[in-house]
Amino acid sequence: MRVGFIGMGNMGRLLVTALVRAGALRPDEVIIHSRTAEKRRRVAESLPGVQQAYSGTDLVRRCDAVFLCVKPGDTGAVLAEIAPYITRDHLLVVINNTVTLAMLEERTPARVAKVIPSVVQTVARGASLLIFGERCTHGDRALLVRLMGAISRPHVIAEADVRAASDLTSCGPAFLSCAFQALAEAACRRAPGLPREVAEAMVRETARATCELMEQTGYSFADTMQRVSTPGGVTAAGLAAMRERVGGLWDQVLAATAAHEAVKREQLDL
Ligand SMILES: NC(=O)C1=CN([C@@H]2O[C@H](COP(=O)(O)OP(=O)(O)OC[C@H]3O[C@@H](n4cnc5c(N)ncnc54)[C@H](OP(=O)(O)O)[C@@H]3O)[C@@H](O)[C@H]2O)C=CC1
Ligand SMILES: O=C(O)[C@@H]1CCC=N1
Repeated sequence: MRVGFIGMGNMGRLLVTALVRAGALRPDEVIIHSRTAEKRRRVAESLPGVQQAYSGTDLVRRCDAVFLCVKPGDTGAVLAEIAPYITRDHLLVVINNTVTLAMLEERTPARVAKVIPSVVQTVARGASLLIFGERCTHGDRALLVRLMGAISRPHVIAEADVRAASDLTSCGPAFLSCAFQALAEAACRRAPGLPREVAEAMVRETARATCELMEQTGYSFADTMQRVSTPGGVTAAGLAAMRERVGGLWDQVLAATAAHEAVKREQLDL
């Protein structure tokens, strides 16, 4: 089995590094290509045994499975290069939601799938999303579940649900960081003696411990809010202020990502 990765930017580099470090792929099973030679060279040097391909077509000819780790807008150019060399013996994996499985199935005879990773897989944690096209075999499904299972908790979902689910898992680290940062900043405005980095560390520690508490006890979000809210206490007052805004806020955030994705999909040169 040879697995190729085209695009050694943030996500391509992260996936290759995490999969090899987790032992999910042996270095000699991995072939990488990126537009800028220096980038693929740097990744290959950091992972001895990983091979470089000197073009997309070189990679496709040498691989059984190919991950397209380029931005949606670059997918057209990559496909224009590699599509003539893709056969039904290839598993083609896209890692964004803008490019649909139907687009790939129309343009290639490959078995196609979608894997939505997350930056938290840098530390081999967090959720990933898996979506399988109809041509995928049991072997393809098992392969992707095994690979992503080594560095994340994979969730197999329907393509129609990916945008919203990926707001939770792949945009999620950014959205949560934005909310956490705002919480720490609000505390610093009220407590001038509290250094910003201390406030941010307090939020991080509390977030990590809250998740661990829920994992270990089985508490839901509602249970956790109830446990913290002493009747007549301050948490309930704070939650009442939050509830006025927070539901609508997240609806707006998810509407914004969906609208942006729809525009980008229209603009795809595929
Ligand atoms: N960032 C995140 O947290 C997540 C990102 N994704 C998805 O991952 C994908 C990649 O994102 P990200 O890694 O952040 O983007 P980057 O811009 O960091 O990386 C994209 C890479 O694609 C390479 N590339 C572009 N065109 C070609 C080509 N024709 N041939 C070979 N390589 C090419 C570029 O190569 P070079 O630099 O060598 O010129 C670049 O390094 C996107 O589709 C994104 O939606 C999915 C989940 C989470
Ligand atoms: O911001 C983006 O478009 C990518 C996809 C999900 C996370 N990062």
